[in-house]
Amino acid sequence: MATHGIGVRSEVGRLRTVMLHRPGPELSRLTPRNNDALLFDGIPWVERAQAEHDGFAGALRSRGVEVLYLSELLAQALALPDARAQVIEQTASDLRLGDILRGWLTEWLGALEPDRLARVLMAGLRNDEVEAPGLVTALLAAHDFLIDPLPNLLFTRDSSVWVGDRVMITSLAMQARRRETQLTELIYQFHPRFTGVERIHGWQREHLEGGDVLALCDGVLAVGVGERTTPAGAERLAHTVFGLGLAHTVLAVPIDQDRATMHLDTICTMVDVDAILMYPNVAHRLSAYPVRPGANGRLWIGPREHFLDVAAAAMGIERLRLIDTGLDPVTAEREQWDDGNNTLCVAPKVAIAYERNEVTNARLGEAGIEVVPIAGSELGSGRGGPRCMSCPISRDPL
Ligand SMILES: NC(=O)NCCC[C@H](N)C(=O)O
Repeated sequence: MATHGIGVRSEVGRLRTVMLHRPGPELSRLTPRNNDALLFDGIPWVERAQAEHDGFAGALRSRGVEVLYLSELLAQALALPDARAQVIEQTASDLRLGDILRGWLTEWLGALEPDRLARVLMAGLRNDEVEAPGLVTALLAAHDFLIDPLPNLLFTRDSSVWVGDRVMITSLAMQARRRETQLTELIYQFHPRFTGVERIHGWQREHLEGGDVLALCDGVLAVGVGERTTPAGAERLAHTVFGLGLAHTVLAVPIDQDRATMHLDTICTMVDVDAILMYPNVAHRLSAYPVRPGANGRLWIGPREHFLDVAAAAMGIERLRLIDTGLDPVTAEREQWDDGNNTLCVAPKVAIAYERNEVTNARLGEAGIEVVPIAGSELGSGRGGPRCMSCPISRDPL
């Protein structure tokens, strides 16, 4: 595909193309024993989660958005021998396997059709699903995984992020998610749709997750620094985007190191060119360090100031309007937990949001934002809303 029109320079420009992942068999791997390690707060009802996700995709399509599915892009990319060889080598390199199992798995995976290979890479592989030789498989329990499942693929936001017309492959902080970027990297590297797109690397060590990166406007990125993105990840981001001329300011935003606020987009999302929806319990204290290119390739780092002020100054607007989500701190806390602040704009003033967050959505309506409600009772058990579940690939410039 020609790369014309591809790329993302804001949170709110009309959304043209987005990558989603319809949850599949990887969700059926969740049990009460592994759900914490796999970063889910419960055991989702898979069919209902799929129906809810279809509702999300339907809402996007009804607004003229092209929906690409990660699983389809992956299977299509895996038709190429080089792509297969790369991902099989990466998957088999897991030190827990040992040489005998590694050799066996390499051959076994190599014989799978692209669709089936994609499915195994996403859903993982249990010891009792194959008859693999060696001491390792003998000692492992029947239900242990030889290849871990990736239930958080649902949250396509985190494993890659577009900055302008380039795509960054991120570096996920949690063990349960690390392998996701092997799959997103493979898609962007091999799928013909992305031929010619420049990939940004350099995240192999410093953690940076897409949910922490907000494009406040063309040239201004905010990056949350907390449970997932490290200070070094934020520094690397700033150096990289300045070096490539993709931004003139990065706002480094310290956030609490909590599960409830794992990413910046769990506490705030843009809903208009000059409006941001924000969890009121943090709104008064959210601050940021403005970072700009400095002399001799160094970074200029300004004083820490209130987020809304420093963001408006960087964006060159008088005021960044705050829409907060309820005066009652308990209601606000409940709805923040259920991803009330995690909205996805399909255009300025038009945001997809979980229907269950009624107070938050009413606030948005009062502020002139059209809310496109979607169901998310099962999807939400992974702790992520419409923004987390989407990776915009193309938005119109503002
Ligand atoms: N951007 C986001 O906030 N993504 C949500 C990720 C949820 C996932 N269960 C995780 O813990 O990483």
